[in-house]
This record gives sequence, structure tokens and C-alpha cells, in this order.
Amino acid sequence: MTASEMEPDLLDQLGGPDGLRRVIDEMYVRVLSDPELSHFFAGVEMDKLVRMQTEFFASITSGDIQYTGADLTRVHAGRGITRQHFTQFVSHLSEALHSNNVTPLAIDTVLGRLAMYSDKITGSTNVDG
Ligand code: HEM
Repeated sequence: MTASEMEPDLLDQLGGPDGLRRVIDEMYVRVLSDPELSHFFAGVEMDKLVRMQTEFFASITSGDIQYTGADLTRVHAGRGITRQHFTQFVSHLSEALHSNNVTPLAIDTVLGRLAMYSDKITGSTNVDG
């Protein structure tokens, strides 16, 4: 028996692929109406971003899905994204999860997994050494 057969995927606790897509859609509605964050997304093809972001979240919450998009360090480098921006972005995710009835425990688990990517996104490891 594999680990994924013993334990339900975290993705299931987010409502499966369709539930996740609703969460990501809502997260970007919140991000794009946040004056501290919206300018980062000017001119970005949002359909593609939502699709790739949904795939990324599926990959960190399910053993069965692989992320096929751009390297996260490369795609965020040079954009001036600070830890404060990261934290604020994640708070919109957290609210989107809450409003889609994801349990507090599942939300904590998702946020814990995301924290591992904060250096890649804020460039802490690739700007000025
Ligand atoms: C939870 C943290 C984050 C994750 C997991 C994440 C992940 C991603 C992914 C998967 C993509 C798509 C890559 C592709 O097209 O192949 C992307 C693109 C992008 N991200 Fe993030 N991101 C995060 C936080 C942020 C933050 C905080 C900002 C800015 C405030 C940001 C700005 C962008 C922009 C502007 C793009 C579009 C790049 C383009 O297509 O030109 N991201 N991100």
C-alpha cells in the first residue's frame, strides 16, 4: 500500500481539483483588489497564471500531480517582491480557503508547505547573494 492510498490527499480536503480552482480564483480576486499587490500583475495573462498556480497547488497537496510550469525562483526574480508582499499574498489565500469551508487544520498544513517556497518567491536566496 502506498502512502497516498493510506492517507487522503490534502487536495481532497480542499475540495479536489474543482474546489482548489475556486480557491485560487477567489485568491486572485482578493490579490487584484489589494493596492499593495495589484500592480505586480499588470499586463500578466491571468488565465494562464491561474491555471499554473492551480497546478502548483495541486502538486504540493497531492501525490499524483506534477507541476509543469516555470521555475518559481526564475519567474519571481527581479520583481521586487518582499517578505511583506509574500505574507500579504498568503493572507489572501488563507481567507479564500476559509471562505470555501476548508478546515483550519488543512489551511495550516497548506500554509506550512508554502512557507518552504518563500525564499524562492521573495528572492532572499538569489538577490545580492
Ligand atoms: C504563495 C506564494 C506564491 C506561489 C506559490 C506562486 C506561484 C506562481 C506560479 C506557479 C506562477 C506561474 C508560473 C508559470 O507561468 O509557469 C507564478 C507567476 C507569477 N507570480 Fe507568483 N507565486 C506566489 C507569490 C507571488 C507573489 C507574492 C507575487 C507578487 C506580489 C507573485 C507574482 C507573480 C507574477 C507577477 C507572476 C506572473 C509572471 C508572468 O507570467 O509574467 N507571486 N507564481
